[in-house]
Amino acid sequence: MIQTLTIDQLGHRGDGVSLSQGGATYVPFALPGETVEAEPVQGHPDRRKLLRVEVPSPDRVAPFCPHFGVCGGCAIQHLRDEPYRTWKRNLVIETLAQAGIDVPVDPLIDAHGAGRRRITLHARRGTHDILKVGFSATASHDIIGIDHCPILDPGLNGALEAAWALAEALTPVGKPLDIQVTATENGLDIDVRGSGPLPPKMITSLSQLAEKHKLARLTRHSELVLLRRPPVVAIGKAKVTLPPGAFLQATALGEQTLAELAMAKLGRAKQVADLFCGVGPFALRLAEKARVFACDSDAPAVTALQKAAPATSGLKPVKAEARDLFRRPLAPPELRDFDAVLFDPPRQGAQAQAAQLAASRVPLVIAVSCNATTFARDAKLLIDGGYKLERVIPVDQFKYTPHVELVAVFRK
Ligand SMILES: C[S@@+](CC[C@H](N)C(=O)[O-])C[C@H]1O[C@@H](n2cnc3c(N)ncnc32)[C@H](O)[C@@H]1O
Repeated sequence: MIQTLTIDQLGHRGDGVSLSQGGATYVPFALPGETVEAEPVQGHPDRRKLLRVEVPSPDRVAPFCPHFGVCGGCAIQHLRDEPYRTWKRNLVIETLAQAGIDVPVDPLIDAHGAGRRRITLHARRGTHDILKVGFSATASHDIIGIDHCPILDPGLNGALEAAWALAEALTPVGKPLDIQVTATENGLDIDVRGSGPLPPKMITSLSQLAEKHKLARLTRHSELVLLRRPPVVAIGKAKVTLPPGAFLQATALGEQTLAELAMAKLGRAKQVADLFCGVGPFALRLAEKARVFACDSDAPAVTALQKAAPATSGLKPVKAEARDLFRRPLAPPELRDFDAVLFDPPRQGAQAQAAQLAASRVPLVIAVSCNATTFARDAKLLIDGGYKLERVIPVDQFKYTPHVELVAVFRK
């Protein structure tokens, strides 16, 4: 049954929310103030599919991507920039308020820059054996085949063509693939996952494709297929050769913005711990001023950092350790000598490490987070341990999505 709904607010995922039915009804791609026609979605009693915007919002703009609305990569291209920025900042404010945390939240910093430099594409053969390579569809596991994505860094030029060619070669094996592509200084670095064991003939075909598409490197489940040139990224003054599938902040400007904010807050700290350090976007910049101890559970990332630091002139010593900080967080005696600690965990947050920090005497803690909910949980641990949360700065590197990063400053 088609319904007419008025939209009251924008939800946490960028969906329009109508409160007119007694509870919340979610209408993706509708905006506050709009009157829309929508129909039920099978299996989702609180969702509706937008059919027609009867009375549009003055804040509605035309999406710039032809795949928008079908491809699940972006949730919100149809809103003017200013209300978009307010909505995104409010995501942080509301999450902190719900957790009972009262703190000044700065204006949102736009860190989209030249665009995404790292993507994971999915590939599968569907009905009638038709191959699709692209991102997952909105709210489903279907794949939306794409040949162009306007939010990518120019360093990813050729990524989609290469992914289609690799998928074309591999999908006769019959399994869905994840194809992670990273832009590096020496070209595209691609890691393919999901293909299972491959016959030697297939490995030869993949090498030929890597040559043809001038990839820097092609790996399969992190195992080398072909290395043409080392996949190197610049981090501050350092050059880091990425391990296959390594974590990297989504945009170059995002990484630089988060690192510069952290550096500015760290001030004159001389001994700094960088926890959840990855390949070292913070450690390698911090080492220009301070002695750094860095930790991450990803051993190849730690090795990459260990190689890059001494090869960079002018850096103070960086000591790095592969360590699981969920199971074995740094305890107060290990934290004793640091003037400051920075932590930048995955989406699950850093609960165990935050509990140990709360019991420590480290005078300055900088948290970088990609998940406001787990950040709020960890922040409460620090606050209950005597830290004052001074400021939260939201950073938007996943533009057009509901994801938001933040940098937070705690002092004891
Ligand atoms: C959001 S990334 C940040 C990495 C790095 N700071 C950066 O900006 O590129 C989170 C990091 O946490 C690491 N990680 C995930 N689980 C971990 C654990 N249990 N212990 C230590 N590190 C972990 C990942 O390997 C990843 O490098």
